Amino acid sequence: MAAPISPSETLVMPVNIPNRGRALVAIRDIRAGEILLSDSPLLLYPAAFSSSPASSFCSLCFRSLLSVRIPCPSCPSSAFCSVRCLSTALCSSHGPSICRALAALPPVHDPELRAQCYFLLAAYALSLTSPDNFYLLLSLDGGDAASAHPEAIALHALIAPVTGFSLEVTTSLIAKDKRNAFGLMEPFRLEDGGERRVRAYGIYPSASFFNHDCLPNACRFDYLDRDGDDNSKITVRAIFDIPKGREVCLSYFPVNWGYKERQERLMEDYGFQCNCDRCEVEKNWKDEEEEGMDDDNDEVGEMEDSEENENVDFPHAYFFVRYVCDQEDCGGTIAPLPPSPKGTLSDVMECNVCGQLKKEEGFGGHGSDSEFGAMID
Ligand SMILES: C[S@@+](CC[C@H](N)C(=O)[O-])C[C@H]1O[C@@H](n2cnc3c(N)ncnc32)[C@H](O)[C@@H]1O
Repeated sequence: MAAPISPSETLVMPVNIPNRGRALVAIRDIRAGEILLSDSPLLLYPAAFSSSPASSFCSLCFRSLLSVRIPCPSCPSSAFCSVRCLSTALCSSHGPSICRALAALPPVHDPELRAQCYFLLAAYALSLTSPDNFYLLLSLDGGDAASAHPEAIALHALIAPVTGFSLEVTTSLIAKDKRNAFGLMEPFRLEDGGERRVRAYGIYPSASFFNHDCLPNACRFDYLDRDGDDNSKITVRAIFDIPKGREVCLSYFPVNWGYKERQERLMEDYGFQCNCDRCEVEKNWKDEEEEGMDDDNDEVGEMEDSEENENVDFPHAYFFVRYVCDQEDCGGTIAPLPPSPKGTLSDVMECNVCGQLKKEEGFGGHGSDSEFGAMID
């Protein structure tokens, strides 16, 4: 019988890997669906889709404001889902100086720039209320942020009168944000054509050590609208069995992106060229083959039918069939629900984008995925 599993255990530990920096590896054999890590944010800030940061979400925990909406007593732009969130916020992320700064923020029309203003204000609030956590934020990977580019200089001019940060600190913070922020998403709605908006961004101190792989062995779930105090926690679960000592990686974007798009994003935003097994195969593909990877997964079907091609041109076909959500326009990754407290594996798969739960025939309890792990490793 499998060992009992405690969901609060952290099943990964940090190590340094040449050319990959800090990474997280499995501290023991991990079963499919196990929670590897549950992490609370160092800070959260709103995605800037409207001019008001908190039009419909709690300004502290980012839960949807439905029946209860408690406005900030001194600024029009923030509201909270409970008295508890309001009082916590007034002593932390929404203290008097932040409240004044939000009210005085000049109109910033570019949504990306506006979100970065919110990030810098959240970082400033952290520096006032929790210097240790601020230093933790500064210790995250930010690449070589030696020279400030025009974007950072413009932001600095806007925010420095409030924060008092030097240009060097502003530049460094922006780089940390770019490389480490997790987008916390609005619920998936098919009527939006599968377009999911980011509601808020969060920096998670432990989860920020996960490196990227284009065929990840774990994926991240967030549940901003769930009840309780820990709705802004993220959890990372194993997609399939992972042997002790193996690096655990997430995909930094939907796994169904094509080779060029992935490489461009990884170079622009994360500063590295990906040489994972999937990229090594796909770099030799012609553009038409790339197009075949689009959402409807036709290519997957064709490749599956061909014994000859299987494991040669498309060794990751199995991943797409088994672990990419088949809901129209979704493209999320699916992982089993966590095992029961007694260690029994779940045969219910959950999508980390649309939230669909699906019973997987024959999924629970088998070990064939570690063979798959060996195939792609
Ligand atoms: C979120 S951080 C991950 C933790 C990071 N390695 C560290 O040392 O803190 C993202 C950064 O890790 C590095 N990284 C992530 N995945 C990588 C990979 N597959 N190969 C090389 N570097 C990677 C890149 O520098 C990237 O900007």
